[in-house]
Amino acid sequence: MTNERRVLVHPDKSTLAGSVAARFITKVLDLLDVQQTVHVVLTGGSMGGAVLEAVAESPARHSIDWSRIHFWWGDERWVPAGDAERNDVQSRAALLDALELAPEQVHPFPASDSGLTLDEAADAYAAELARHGAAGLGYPIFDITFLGVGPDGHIASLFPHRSGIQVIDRPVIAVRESPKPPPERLSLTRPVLNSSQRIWFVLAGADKASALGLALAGASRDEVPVAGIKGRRRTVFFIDQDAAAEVPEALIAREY
Ligand SMILES: O=C(O)[C@H](O)[C@@H](O)[C@H](O)[C@H](O)COP(=O)(O)O
Repeated sequence: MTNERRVLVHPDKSTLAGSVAARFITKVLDLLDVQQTVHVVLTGGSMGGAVLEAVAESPARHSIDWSRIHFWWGDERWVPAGDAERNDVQSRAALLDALELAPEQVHPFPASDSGLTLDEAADAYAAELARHGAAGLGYPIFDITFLGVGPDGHIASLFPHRSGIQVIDRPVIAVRESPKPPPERLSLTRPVLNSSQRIWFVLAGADKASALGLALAGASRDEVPVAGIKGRRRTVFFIDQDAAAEVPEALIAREY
């Protein structure tokens, strides 16, 4: 198995969502054969939700013992609990509500009406990660980490030319004055994301083509944060044709 980045191109968004959902179900089943618990990091954004909806619609999802899966998020918008802007609310509506999960399996970031300040919320999520931490680490080993990519190359809430992508001394940061609304957010940091066994980027649309092309051509993580993210075993970019416009042809594998 190589740890090279792979780019898998699909004809359109709906084929992309369906294909990633099918791979996710297969991978989770494989993992559950060899380990007791699977930790998954979910993402906000349009394709993150589309993949979860496709999982929900797949009959194959009934073959998974969901009681052995833990769900985390890569970032969260600092808005009240239940707000439709929250990534966890979107993920629950798309899939989690259909799975009858125990509360201990679902690890949302604190909400802005939790009584915590933004900094306290970052610390609280770090403590939650530590409660489930792998030996010697302050966080679990994530088996599959989904990430969307913004048109500026941001991932989670780590934005270009901001300090967040450089932070390596904490697992979680408070983000203020985010270029993408809402301005206040919480985000996992690069070392935590990069400790994931598999990073699965899912992105679609022509507005993502330039950032993706830059990242794969060797731009810096400061310029395009996605360039700084790599899983331990696998890093796959699941993309549509439109997002592939500036990817070097040699890196592309077509899924059709
Ligand atoms: O809170 C958020 O907004 C996200 O977590 C963010 O990192 C998102 O994944 C990308 O911006 C891609 O979003 P789209 O897929 O909607 O373009």
